[in-house]
Amino acid sequence: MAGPGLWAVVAAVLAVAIDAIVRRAHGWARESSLGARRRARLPPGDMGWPVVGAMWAFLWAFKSGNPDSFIDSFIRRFGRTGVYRAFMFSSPTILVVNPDACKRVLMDDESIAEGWPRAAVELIGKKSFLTSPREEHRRLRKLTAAPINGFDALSTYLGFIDRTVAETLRRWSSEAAGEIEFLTEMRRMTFKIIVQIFLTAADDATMLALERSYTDLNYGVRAMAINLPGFAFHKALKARKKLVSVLQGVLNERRAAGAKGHPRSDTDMMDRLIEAEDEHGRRLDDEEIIDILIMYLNAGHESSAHIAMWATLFLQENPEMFAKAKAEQEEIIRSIPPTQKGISLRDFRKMEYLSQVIDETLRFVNISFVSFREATKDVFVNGYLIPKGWKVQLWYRSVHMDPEVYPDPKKFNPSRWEGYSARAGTFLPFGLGTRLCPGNDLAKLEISVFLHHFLLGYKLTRTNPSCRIRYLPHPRPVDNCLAKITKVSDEQ
Ligand code: HEM
Repeated sequence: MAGPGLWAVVAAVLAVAIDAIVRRAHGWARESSLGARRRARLPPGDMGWPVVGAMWAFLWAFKSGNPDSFIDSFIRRFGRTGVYRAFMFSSPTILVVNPDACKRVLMDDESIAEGWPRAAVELIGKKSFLTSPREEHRRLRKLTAAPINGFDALSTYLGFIDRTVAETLRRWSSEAAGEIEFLTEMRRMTFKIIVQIFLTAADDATMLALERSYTDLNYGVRAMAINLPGFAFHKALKARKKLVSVLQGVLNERRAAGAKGHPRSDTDMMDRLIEAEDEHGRRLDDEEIIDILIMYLNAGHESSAHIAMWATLFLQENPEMFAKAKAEQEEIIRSIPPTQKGISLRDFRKMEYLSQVIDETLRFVNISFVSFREATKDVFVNGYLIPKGWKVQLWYRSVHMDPEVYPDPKKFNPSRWEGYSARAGTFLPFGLGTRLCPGNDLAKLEISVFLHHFLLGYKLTRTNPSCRIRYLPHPRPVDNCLAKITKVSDEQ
């Protein structure tokens, strides 16, 4: 009679055999239509099991606190080819993980279009930039990016950002505030700024309701599109409904005021979108305007808040960096002529070390760790085929954590940016090409203004300094950085 040991061996062999058969069958089902010649040119990798593909490995890596282990496992198994194939978010997908390959894909608008997963498209909106055709994207981008970027636009917003930051820090450090969730509060602050730019003033209750809905929305954006109670996507769809209804209310008021001939004195982004006409005189409908606003209000506060929080933490945890950054701020304050009122955009451009701290935070934290595209034609990258119709994921995180690009990548080291200008494709916190983040300068300005005030007058004491980090949807301490903000000196 066979003992339990033998049965265990038989079961293990069977499991391995079944696993191999299922993987092969799934690979065949997904790839056979390419034909033998094209299949032979695919990058290394496999389709894994049906339905889940590489999703379990991806989620496991991110949820177990070692996000880099996901792409590392491809490099270990298949070598440093820079591109791999996998099955993710229900689609055959090419993972692009090194600088040259990322640059090649990001600059090729002829063969590569955007290709966000279904969850993101449904939540951010089918009429936002996420799916708009190339020409429409170019037109709407031009219309919406100009008013938030460039010297003149940023100068207009600087005063409001500066006042908001100064007032917020005073409030956080008051006796009454006590301990705060630093990240949650930071999100509220960056949200207030982006709402001001896009919708002018909204009352506090509207703002709070909108911001809360965004938190739920974001959990769904990078999740699987499973619309069942208990799943992130289900909750996120409800949040989107709320956002649509609030924005529709504001839009109705604007249209009604316009119809009565009451033009508004301050033009904001909503007014601009209402007025916009294409070359055939066509205007945007409500759905388009709302989807564009949902996208901008989301993109415009979430990442900036996380980066501002992490930069503050890194500075606070590294006293020598803090001292160096503070000395630079004091020097700049001393150099401001007495006739100048407040700090100017030119002063921010002089903050070299602070800029290095922010760049290193962007590299190290990888708030947008991956971006999504789709091949519209067969295209070759690093000598491998990306077949037409396949999804493409650009792994910005892997580029920033590549030891061949950034020596000792897991060390937070702002000085690595001193006198260094990154080769194209090696620094992608804001992406590259036609989809480059249109809010990059605004984000850096907001973060700089915050750090400027913080360095000059405050300190942060965390309640749980070694709190665990959660990496999805964005890296953050699980306690949302519970902390006390204390005023240590009057700003100069
Ligand atoms: C630290 C802050 C920020 C980071 C790290 C960041 C990162 C990014 C990245 C990586 C992309 C490109 C995604 C791709 O490759 O497809 C992007 C796109 C975008 N970002 Fe940002 N962003 C930040 C702040 C902002 C702000 C403040 C705004 C708005 C004012 C904004 C609005 C957008 C929009 C609308 C897009 C889509 C652009 C398009 O598809 O044409 N972002 N962002």
